[in-house]
Amino acid sequence: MSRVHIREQRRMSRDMRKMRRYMRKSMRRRTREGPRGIGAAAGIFWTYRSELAPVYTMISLTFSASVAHRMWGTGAIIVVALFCLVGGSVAARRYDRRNERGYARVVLFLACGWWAAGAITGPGHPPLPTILMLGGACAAIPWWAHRRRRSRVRVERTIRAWPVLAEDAGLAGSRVMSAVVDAFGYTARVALRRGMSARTAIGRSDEIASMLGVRPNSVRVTADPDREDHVIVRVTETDPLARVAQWPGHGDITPTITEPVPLGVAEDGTVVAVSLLRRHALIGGVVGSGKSGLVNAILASLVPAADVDVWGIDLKGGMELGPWKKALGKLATTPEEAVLLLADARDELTARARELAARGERTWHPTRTRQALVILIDEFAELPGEALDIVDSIARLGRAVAVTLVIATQRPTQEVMGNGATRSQMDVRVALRVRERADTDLILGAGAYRSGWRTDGFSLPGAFLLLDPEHNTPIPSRAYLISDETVASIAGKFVAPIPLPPASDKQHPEQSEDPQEALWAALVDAGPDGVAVPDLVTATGRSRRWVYYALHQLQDAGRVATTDGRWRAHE
Ligand SMILES: Nc1ncnc2c1ncn2[C@@H]1O[C@H](COP(=O)(O)OP(=O)(O)OP(=O)(O)O)[C@@H](O)[C@H]1O
Repeated sequence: MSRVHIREQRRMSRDMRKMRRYMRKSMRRRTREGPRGIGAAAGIFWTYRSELAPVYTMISLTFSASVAHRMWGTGAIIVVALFCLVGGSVAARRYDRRNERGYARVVLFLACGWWAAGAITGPGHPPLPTILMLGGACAAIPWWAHRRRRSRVRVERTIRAWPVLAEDAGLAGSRVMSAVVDAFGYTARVALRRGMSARTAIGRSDEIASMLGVRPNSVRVTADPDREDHVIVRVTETDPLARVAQWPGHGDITPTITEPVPLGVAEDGTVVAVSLLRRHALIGGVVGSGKSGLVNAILASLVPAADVDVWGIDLKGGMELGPWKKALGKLATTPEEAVLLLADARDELTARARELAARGERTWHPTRTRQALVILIDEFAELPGEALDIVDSIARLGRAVAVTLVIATQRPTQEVMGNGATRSQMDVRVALRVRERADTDLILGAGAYRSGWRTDGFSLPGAFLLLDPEHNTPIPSRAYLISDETVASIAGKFVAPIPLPPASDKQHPEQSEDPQEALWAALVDAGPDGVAVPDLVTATGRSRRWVYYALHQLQDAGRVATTDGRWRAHE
């Protein structure tokens, strides 16, 4: 939890304590001799203290200036005013937003100035009363209009009314323990009546939304991992996911499979990222829910990573993965090609397992020369039966050798997933919009819907819930949207390297179409003097970037060396 949240939570808890104390006192006062009218008026002044704060400030300034005018000399007044100015200005640092800090400091400066003038000349001395009224009104407008303040006040009142309202939602006896307000809504920890289970409260989220008078589907209730009689209630007042999350690009980060892949933005504004190294992923959602968009977000991060080779199966005839073709190690667009690709993946897996055994190692650690392999399968349901057995064995054995499956499908039923253990091997689950409640359980696992993992209410494409070892609470998020131009630009920039020629191959083919072979031949022909990159560009017919990429691959494999900008093949 951020420092801002902690501070906000402390402030809310403090206000709630004060409110309870005040209510107890006022109850006691009412039951004793105190006149009812005064108690009621005090209650109103307390309830609307936030809205009336500018008025209270003006009254306190006038009163304290009048007392100081009678009791203190000019020197003491100026010292006190300066002291308040400096102290208040330091205290204003606690506001995390620049405009809030600025507002607090301007108001403080004006208030201290007015107070010092009022204390020296007397607060009733013209034109001080007029200045106070006009200045107070101007300073009050931003205060009254401030969205975060209004939202905090609304939450406080909701919390105060909770014990009464909760009865209508079938949660009688529950109370709010703490609440945190953020830019999009608030999160409250609610203690349930003894004997009531978290599951009962989770099932009442629609009733709570009705009780609070908020939008449908804007209340999410989840279990508190520490206590069965507590739940976390999240109320989203403005939907942060309504805006399309544009893909932010790679920034300064060098993509690698060893780091989590950013998928999109969560409702609290944080980036949602998922680790795909040694983990298989299942993405599910109805037609148009944004499965392919999510696959694009994954590809945009994996394709530029030097330590991973990405293969794709797109049984929509290449409609979705076609634009990535150049950047993919292999792409299958028909059921027959898919079976061949999966068979190659299984051979690769077996070869890696043998290599690990020969080295006496248990885990494949991806590098530029020993890459991880990620196989993306869009429209998994279209795979032919013979492919399912191979998928099953890759799902079971792929982790240790860094061969990962990312599967996208509409409904991952047992029939679609085959009779093997493929679904149970999926460590990362991403649920997009589903039509029926039971489909959430199909994607995320049995019991997910009853535990608050609900995506049947999602209406926007790309909205998802992520369940993996690092994400165990249902936080609605929206996938990054990647434009076709961005896909084309990434795929064009990070062309998949052509497999290296075997180590023994030193023959210069007479007429080679293969640029990798032409590169190797040019390096071998150059002998010990080596060859410059422009000559290699001519020999291969490829770009300078491609030549450098291929040369660095060969260098990593110990097959070439460079001196003074000239490259030569090792004997
Ligand atoms: N993250 C997103 N943000 C905004 N719009 C999106 C997002 N993802 C997808 N969309 C939009 O939703 C539409 C459908 O998306 P997409 O093709 O990814 O869905 P799908 O689940 O793969 O559908 P199908 O099952 O037909 O393949 C697209 O036109 C796209 O513009």
